[in-house]
Amino acid sequence: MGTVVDAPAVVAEEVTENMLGGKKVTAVFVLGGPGSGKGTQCANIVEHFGFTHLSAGDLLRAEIKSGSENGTMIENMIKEGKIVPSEVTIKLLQEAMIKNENDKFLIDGFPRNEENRAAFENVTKISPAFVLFFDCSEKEMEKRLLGRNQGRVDDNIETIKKRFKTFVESSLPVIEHYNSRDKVKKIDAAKPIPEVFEDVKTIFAPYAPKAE
Ligand SMILES: Nc1ncnc2c1ncn2[C@@H]1O[C@H](COP(=O)(O)OP(=O)(O)OP(=O)(O)O)[C@@H](O)[C@H]1O
Ligand SMILES: Nc1ccn([C@@H]2O[C@H](COP(=O)(O)O)[C@@H](O)[C@H]2O)c(=O)n1
Ligand SMILES: [Mg+2]
Repeated sequence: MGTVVDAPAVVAEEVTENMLGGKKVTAVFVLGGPGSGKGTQCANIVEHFGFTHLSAGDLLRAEIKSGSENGTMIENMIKEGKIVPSEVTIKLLQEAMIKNENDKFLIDGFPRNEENRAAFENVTKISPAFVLFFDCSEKEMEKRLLGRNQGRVDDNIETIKKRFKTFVESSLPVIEHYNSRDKVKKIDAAKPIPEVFEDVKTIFAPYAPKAE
């Protein structure tokens, strides 16, 4: 009985065509703790594999700067290491994907919790090709964040501790969700940047631009 009920949902997930604004898109979710190196490696992937990088955190910070009515709420959430309501972040991601001519996207720092994950799937009907997970110890991530020097309001020890807690409590379960569906490709992100990228390159080899 359970099998009969469950089967259609599984089939639907497998055959999903990721259509958005009239184009078929490939989306890779890039996840990992704060300071694990998501943004750094996304920049390398963009250069070598022609993806467009959409960082949910960057989009939220741009929204604050734009003077949006949600700006104060977003800034407060970021300072507290909390996750902004999905409707806000999904709207920003969806607009960015539609506006961009590319059809291959790295979605960095999203989905950050179960609400993000379920709402994105419901609204966009997009499921990720895979989830790239940068695995790194808190000790190493803390060192990196305190040395980042980009003037971020959340790169202070008090907020960093809160971000780690949010990651463990809310984001790791999302990675578990995809892991149980064999969608997670885990990378040892504690290694030096070029070595991490060697591992990333192996994963992205199927997406290498064709030689002319
Ligand atoms: N493998 C690495 N080894 C040492 N330092 C690194 C490594 N990867 C990134 N860094 C440095 O660590 C800092 C954080 O990296 P990055 O901004 O890419 O992390 P992130 O995962 O995007 O963090 P956040 O979630 O806070 O946006 C940067 O200063 C970056 O130069
Ligand atoms: N899906 C998301 C992503 C991010 N946030 C908020 O932005 C902060 C910074 O994100 P980074 O990926 O740049 O580290 C994060 O701590 C959250 O406060 C979010 O709410 N939802
Ligand atoms: Mg980042």
